[in-house]
Amino acid sequence: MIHTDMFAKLFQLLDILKARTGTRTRLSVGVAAGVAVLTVILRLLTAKQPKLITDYAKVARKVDDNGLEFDEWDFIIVGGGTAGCVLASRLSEDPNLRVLLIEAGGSSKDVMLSKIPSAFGQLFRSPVDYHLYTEPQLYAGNKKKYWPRAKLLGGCSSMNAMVAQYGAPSDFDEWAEITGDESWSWNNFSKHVLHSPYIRKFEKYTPDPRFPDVDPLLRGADGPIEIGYNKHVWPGCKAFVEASMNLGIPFSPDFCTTKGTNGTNKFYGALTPIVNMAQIMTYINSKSTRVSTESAYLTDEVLARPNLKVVTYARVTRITFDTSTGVPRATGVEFASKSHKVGPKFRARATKEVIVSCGTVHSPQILMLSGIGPTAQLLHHNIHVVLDAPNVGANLVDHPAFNLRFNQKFGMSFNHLRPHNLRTTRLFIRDLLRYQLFGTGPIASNIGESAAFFRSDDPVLFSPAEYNHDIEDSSSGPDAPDLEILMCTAAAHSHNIPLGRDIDAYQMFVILLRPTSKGSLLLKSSDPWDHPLLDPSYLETKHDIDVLVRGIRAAFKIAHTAPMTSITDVQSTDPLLDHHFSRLSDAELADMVRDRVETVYHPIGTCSMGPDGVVDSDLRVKGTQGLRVCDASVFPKLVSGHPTGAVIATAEKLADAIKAHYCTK
Ligand SMILES: Cc1cc2nc3c(=O)[nH]c(=O)nc-3n(C[C@H](O)[C@H](O)[C@H](O)COP(=O)(O)OP(=O)(O)OC[C@H]3O[C@@H](n4cnc5c(N)ncnc54)[C@H](O)[C@@H]3O)c2cc1C
Repeated sequence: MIHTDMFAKLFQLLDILKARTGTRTRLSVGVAAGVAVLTVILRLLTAKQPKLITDYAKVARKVDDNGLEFDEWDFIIVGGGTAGCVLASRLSEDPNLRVLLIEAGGSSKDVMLSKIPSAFGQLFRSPVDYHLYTEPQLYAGNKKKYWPRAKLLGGCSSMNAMVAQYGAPSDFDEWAEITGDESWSWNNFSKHVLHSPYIRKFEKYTPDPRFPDVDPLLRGADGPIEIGYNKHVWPGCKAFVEASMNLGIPFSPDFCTTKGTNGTNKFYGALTPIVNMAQIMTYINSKSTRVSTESAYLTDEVLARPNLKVVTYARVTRITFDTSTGVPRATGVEFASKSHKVGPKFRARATKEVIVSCGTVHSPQILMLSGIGPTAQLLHHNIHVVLDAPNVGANLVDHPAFNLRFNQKFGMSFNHLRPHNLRTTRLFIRDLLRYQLFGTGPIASNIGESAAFFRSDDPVLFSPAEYNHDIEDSSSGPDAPDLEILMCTAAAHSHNIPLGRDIDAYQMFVILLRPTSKGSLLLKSSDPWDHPLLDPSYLETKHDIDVLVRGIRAAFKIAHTAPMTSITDVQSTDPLLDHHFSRLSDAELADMVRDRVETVYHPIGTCSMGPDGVVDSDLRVKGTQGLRVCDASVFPKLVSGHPTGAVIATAEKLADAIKAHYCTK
């Protein structure tokens, strides 16, 4: 066995070599490549294993250990995903609260592809993905749609596209109206540090000289989640922002302030001529690696707390209840190793609360498996009914998206990140080196580098003379968008499936931010290892088709407006691409949308807050005691943007409320 000192020395040597590579430009590519590969291998070999528990007997008792004994915790958090890691970290700040976090997957810190911004698509259909499919979508070509969901600490924050934009202020005002609880309004939930700082509380924004128009005072500075700009800028993304502005979409220096989200971002060429940037903010650190809620909130220091235990590779199979008083009270959970479907089960007791944070897909599943759900459905699966909760699994809403693909002129897309010949392999190695040594280059990109948010009734984009039929306004307010176009550095058939080796294309994701179609989630069986049945009912309403068609028209215009005209190969007739879309009627485009619509990965709502919802505005499961849900499933409505920020802020808010309630210090 090699001594760890030896590793340390090798690292020192590599660092010296790396420093030299930085100054001596003629260092041979072969040596540098070797250094990079060796660094990666050694980092993996010597990565400190965090203090995660897989010997479950250390925190719980076997269910069949004859007795009624349990290991006791104040709080058991089920699901160490985006919200779960925040809760575990914040609650265990109080040394008097004993916290157990149980996660079905392992640490994302061991998964190299999770850390690299451009590599998130490589995690799709991998062992760290639940690999879900929807039911056939009746209004979308009757196709099953693939839904990636991460089985990792940090959950989907360890696998997502890292876009740090949180939705429009009026989205949260709408939550406050639905719940009748002003604490969810933008001013109270998200605003400036001096007020109620749940969004600003988690942020650590370091001002970036490339983006002088971002006001750091409007962003959080001391939170655990680093946000900032990727070091790479693809010229097409810069051109996209300029073209959007030329079309009349106003420039916005920062999508995440009280001023709202409408506009296009981030480009300083027109405003500050010295700097040319075209990027959105992401969850990224100074080393160009992903910031997940695991990396930010479950640091070694946090994991060393004696009052926090984190169990991995363990799937919670049900919540246990005491029903003796008439109101079911959550008493703990049962869980099993992910690979031991028929193996031993363990049981842990929660003296204060069980908090379910398994995400939009698995939180309602766990509630139903535990007897909390629509009675008829539970009885159908022979599950003992603890509480009739008809809305568990209802209100499943997702952002549908259409990827519009164009050939680009200069062979400068990210196609080479999937090397398939000598040329692309050479480029790939070059970029691997740039990333490994300097944190720059295409590998440091999150692929969706710039964006435009706008409304489908914007008269500048859609002149009333040309677009003369009204579409229902589903936005959360007059200043909120219902469409987003995310400009991507490479095109795909769908998700991570490439279009074709020799196609050098880019794509614009046209995202319907405020769908009116609503679906549901049902249990497939009483087996916790079975995936539930997912039906987001994509495109059920005419509204959703109409808005997406308008979005496609806008994207097409951007692609054909200067300076995008210097990037888009307008002559292309490749049948795999969409250059012919201008010749299609609205009805033909609608057929295209039905055929090709996909998720942009933002399902919410299956345990929603609100009068008709599953949880109250304190996230307590109605009709129970000691049981809450905290994750994207509690959103009563979709934010008109990207949900991770709202999930993290929701967990921050709940942690504060719980600590105040049980105040033990
Ligand atoms: C590919 C992709 C790209 C995305 N891109 C963006 C983006 O760029 N920006 C953005 O803001 N949002 C993005 N999102 C959405 C965002 O990441 C999610 O909305 C958010 O992370 C959801 O957080 P959550 O806490 O609700 O659930 P999750 O983060 O999914 O956490 C749920 C956790 O529960 C665990 N779990 C489930 N069942 C059990 C069980 N029975 N026992 C124990 N543990 C269990 C899971 O393993 C998981 O770790 C993206 C999502 C995906 C998948």
